[in-house]
Amino acid sequence: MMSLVTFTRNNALPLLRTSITVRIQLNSASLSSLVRLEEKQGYAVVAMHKPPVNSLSLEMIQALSESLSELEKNKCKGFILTSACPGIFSAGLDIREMYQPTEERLKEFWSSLQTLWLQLYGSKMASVALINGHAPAGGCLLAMCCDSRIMVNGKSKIGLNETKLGIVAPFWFKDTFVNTIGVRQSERALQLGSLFTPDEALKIGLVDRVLPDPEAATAVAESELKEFLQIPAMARYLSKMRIREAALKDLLENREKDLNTFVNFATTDAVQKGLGIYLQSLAKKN
Ligand SMILES: CC/C=C\C/C=C\C/C=C\C/C=C/C(=O)SCCNC(=O)CCNC(=O)[C@H](O)C(C)(C)COP(=O)(O)OP(=O)(O)OC[C@H]1O[C@@H](n2cnc3c(N)ncnc32)[C@H](O)[C@@H]1OP(=O)(O)O
Repeated sequence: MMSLVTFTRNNALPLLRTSITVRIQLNSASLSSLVRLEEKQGYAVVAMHKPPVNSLSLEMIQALSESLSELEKNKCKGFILTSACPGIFSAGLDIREMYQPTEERLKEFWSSLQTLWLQLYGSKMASVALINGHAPAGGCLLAMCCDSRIMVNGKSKIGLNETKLGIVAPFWFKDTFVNTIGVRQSERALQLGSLFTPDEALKIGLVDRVLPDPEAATAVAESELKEFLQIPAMARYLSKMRIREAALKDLLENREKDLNTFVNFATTDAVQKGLGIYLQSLAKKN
C-alpha cells in the first residue's frame, strides 16, 4: 500500500525560511511488517513490532535499515524510534542468531548490524528514542544512537548486559556507551553488565527524561523531537558529528576486522556454551 503524506516545512520546521511543501511517499508495501512506519506532521514514528520481545534477528535488523533508508529517501527530517510490543523496547540481539549458527548467516547478521549502527548513529535525521519497555544490550544500543532518550517509568531496565551472557560488547557498542554516559560509568557498567532502572539511568545520563506512563512519554518525545527539528539542520548534524565521527570512522575503517573478530569470538566453545545456558535460563523462566 502506498501512502502519501504532506510535510509543510512552515509547520514542521519553523526556523526554516521556506514554505516549500515536501511531499513524502512512504512505500510501506515494500517494507517488512516487523517495523511499523507512521507518518506524522513533520516527522515519522518507527515502531518495532516483532513479538514477543523485538529481538534483533537478521530480518529485524534489515527491516530497521530499510525503514531508515525509506525515510531518508523521502527527505524525512526526524523520527521517534519506539516499540509496538507492550513492555518491551527491544530485548537486544536475537541470541538464537549467535547460537549454533552457520558461518554464512552469522556473517550476514553481523554485517547487517554494523550497517544499521552506521546508519542510525550517523543519521542526518533528528531522532528520539521512546523507550517504552526493557532495553538490554542491542536494545540499549538502538536507543543510544538516537539524539534523545525518553523512558517510561516502571519495571523495565536498560543497559549493556553482555558480560552476563559471557560475551563482550564490541568496541563500537562501547564507544556509543562512552559517548553517552562517559568513561568511568561505562567502564564500571560494562564490566558488571549493569541493567539500570529508569531513575538510575536518568541519574547517569543514559536517558534524558523519565515519564510516569506511555502517554506522557509520547507527548514529551514529540515535543523533544520538535525542539531538535527547530535547529538549523546542517548545524545540528555537524555538531552531532563532532561527537560521533571518530567512532563511526573507526568502524568504517575496521568493518572486516570487526566481523572476523566477532565470528571467531562468537563461535568459540566457551561462548557457545554460555549462550546455550543463557537461552535455557530464559526458556526455564517460562
Ligand atoms: C572480543 C569481543 C569481540 C566481539 C564481540 C563478540 C560478541 C558480542 C556480540 C554481541 C553483543 C550482544 C548484544 C546483545 O544484544 S545480546 C542479547 C542480550 N539480551 C538479553 O540479555 C535479554 C534477554 N531477555 C530478557 O531478559 C527478557 O526476555 C526480557 C527482560 C527482555 C523480557 O522478559 P519477559 O518476561 O517479558 O519475556 P521472556 O519470557 O523472558 O521472553 C519471551 C521469549 O523471548 C525469548 N527471548 C528473550 N530475549 C531474547 C533474545 N535477546 N534473543 C532471542 N530470544 C529472546 C525468550 O527466550 C522467550 O522465548 P520462549 O520461551 O520461546 O517464549
